[in-house]
Amino acid sequence: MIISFHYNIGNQGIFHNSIMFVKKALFAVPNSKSLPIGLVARFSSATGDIGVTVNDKTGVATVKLQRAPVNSLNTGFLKNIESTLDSLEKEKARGLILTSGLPKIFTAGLDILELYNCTTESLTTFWTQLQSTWLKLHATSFPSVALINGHAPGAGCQLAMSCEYRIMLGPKYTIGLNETKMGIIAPFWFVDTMIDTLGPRQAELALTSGKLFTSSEALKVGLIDEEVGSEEEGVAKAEAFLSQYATIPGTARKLTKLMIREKTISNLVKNKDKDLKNVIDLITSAQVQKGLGLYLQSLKKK
Ligand SMILES: CCCCC/C=C\C/C=C\CC/C=C/CC(=O)SCCNC(=O)CCNC(=O)[C@H](O)C(C)(C)COP(=O)(O)OP(=O)(O)OC[C@H]1O[C@@H](n2cnc3c(N)ncnc32)[C@H](O)[C@@H]1OP(=O)(O)O
Repeated sequence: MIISFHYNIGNQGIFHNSIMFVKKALFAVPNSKSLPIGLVARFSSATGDIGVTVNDKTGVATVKLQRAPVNSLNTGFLKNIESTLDSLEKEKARGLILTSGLPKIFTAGLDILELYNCTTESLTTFWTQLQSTWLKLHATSFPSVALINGHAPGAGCQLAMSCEYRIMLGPKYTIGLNETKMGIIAPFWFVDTMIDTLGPRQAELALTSGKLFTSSEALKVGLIDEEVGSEEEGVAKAEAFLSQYATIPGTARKLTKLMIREKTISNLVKNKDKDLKNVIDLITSAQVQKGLGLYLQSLKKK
């Protein structure tokens, strides 16, 4: 039995409400004992750009990014992702599957419209939100899987690398930090995350060339953990990965994860202002603005 309804993700507890709703629904249905175990409740954000499905049996939340046309990350969308993560923490989710509800695109990375023709003020708001959302995702208490069911350039790759396990749908899509191709530089915490994922040698090769890897190339260098042929297979693999944690004490798991990620996390926490200054200096320069304008035009001309 699947129960679907819309709900505003905000400060209210989505799990509590889902479970209350599911319980009410159960009691409303005659012969409820014969219902299959593992009810599923669905929610979407107020703006509809994020869909959340919670499996009531496993406690695993599937978060679908669905900001058409390409899931580009602007301030509002990043804020909604952060609120969703906050709700999942509050309600003690047992796992996260981060994926896309759009065809062909996991996320197109940062919304270039937030960088092009921006003011120092708007860029500050945007970048501060990006830092904050990333820190939440990188340090979740619950285990996380990115189910990369479409292209994942730039910050799309960064979001995926921050999950603990990456499963990518092959063979058509690409993933990578492509900043140098656009004439810009990946921020140090993107670089740190890529080094953590690939090791320094492969990270240097990937970052300097702005390489976008196919799924099979990504598998070879360790940018993804598994390549699948269908979304169904991806979901099954993601659930299997998360299910191994059902018997591992949560605090031990979380502290171990944080110990391993601590250096990268604290590098950003300690240097947030410096990072912001770097971004403002680079992005507002006339040369980079010109490059971003041409890049946007090339995307629109296609
Ligand atoms: C000295 C020390 C210095 C230290 C340096 C410090 C700081 C560095 C500062 C800043 C770092 C900035 C980091 C950026 C990371 C990023 O994420 S940059 C973005 C990377 N993403 C991309 O390059 C993706 C570009 N898009 C595509 O390749 C394709 O669109 C796609 C995703 C593969 C999808 O292709 P498809 O054919 O399906 O769709 P379209 O191309 O037709 O696109 C549809 C529509 O969407 C628009 N669009 C696409 N991507 C973006 C985007 N990222 N932002 C905004 N808009 C986007 C596209 O223009 C189309 O628009 P329409 O024509 O108006 O419909």
